[in-house]
Amino acid sequence: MKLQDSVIAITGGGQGLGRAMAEYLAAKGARLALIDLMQDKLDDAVAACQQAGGEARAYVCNVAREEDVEKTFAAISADFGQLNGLINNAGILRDGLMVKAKDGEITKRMSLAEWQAVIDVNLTGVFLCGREAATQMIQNGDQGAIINISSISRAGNMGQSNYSSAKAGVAALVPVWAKELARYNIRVMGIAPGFIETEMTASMKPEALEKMTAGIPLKRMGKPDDIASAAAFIFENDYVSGRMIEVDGALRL
Ligand SMILES: NC(=O)C1=CN([C@@H]2O[C@H](COP(=O)(O)OP(=O)(O)OC[C@H]3O[C@@H](n4cnc5c(N)ncnc54)[C@H](O)[C@@H]3O)[C@@H](O)[C@H]2O)C=CC1
Ligand SMILES: CC(C)c1ccc(C(=O)O)c(O)c1O
Repeated sequence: MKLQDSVIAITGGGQGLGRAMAEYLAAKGARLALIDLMQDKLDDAVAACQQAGGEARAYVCNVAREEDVEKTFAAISADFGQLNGLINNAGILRDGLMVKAKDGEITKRMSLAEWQAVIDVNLTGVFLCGREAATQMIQNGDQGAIINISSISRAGNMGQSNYSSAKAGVAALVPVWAKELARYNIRVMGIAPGFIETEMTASMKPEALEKMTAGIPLKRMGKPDDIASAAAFIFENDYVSGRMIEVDGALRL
């Protein structure tokens, strides 16, 4: 698939990796539909895509709400007249041990609300956006690709019962959807990033960053463009489908 003039929706496109991928793809001529919770973040991201030479529109939508997602993807299809891609990127963290004890006394437990919030956004949100994107693509007769952003945490990371479960779930959806959607000329891939430089990591103490980086075989954190170039490769290579690409500097949890 050529990126030039392709219409690609990105959830969580207002900041971080979502915005970085949007700017990267905009520079290659893609037309972006950016989905996020806050209008102001989206406005900045749209302006950055335009600055990069591409076209972009903003859609305020909570990916965990079925009605929002249905309306948003119908609007994207109507506004652009086509849909060729989706990056399921929106995600949240609510880390904590499932059960923590000191001297035999339980001191903390992951609440059902912490579990459910992450499952709702990181897993149900991916299902809803994938379903609605595929629906629009099939109805329009558009070929394209869906990319689920997972994480190396999908292998099981301490303190991330909720997050690891959701990220394993979105990775499991990749071969399922690849098999189901191949007949419509829609490919499905996943990317599992390792530690990537974002606003969050930029605010970490240098000692903590050094410790984190020391454990990565390539001895550096990933850059947002390392993820964006993997997404561009997936869109442009018409014979990749049903697989995960690990972009983690060889770090395995
Ligand atoms: N930053 C990293 O090192 C890594 C990130 N990832 C994954 O990459 C993705 C992006 O991560 P970052 O850019 O670091 O996160 P971030 O927190 O900087 O950005 C996430 C974006 O998603 C949006 N969002 C959150 N909940 C939403 C909802 N219900 N509906 C619509 N939008 C919503 C937020 O408003 C935000 O703009 C996430 O799925 C994350 O799990 C995976 C591995 C490593
Ligand atoms: C533990 C993994 C690599 C990780 C680290 C940081 C974030 C983040 O800041 O959003 C993640 O989403 C992760 O999956």
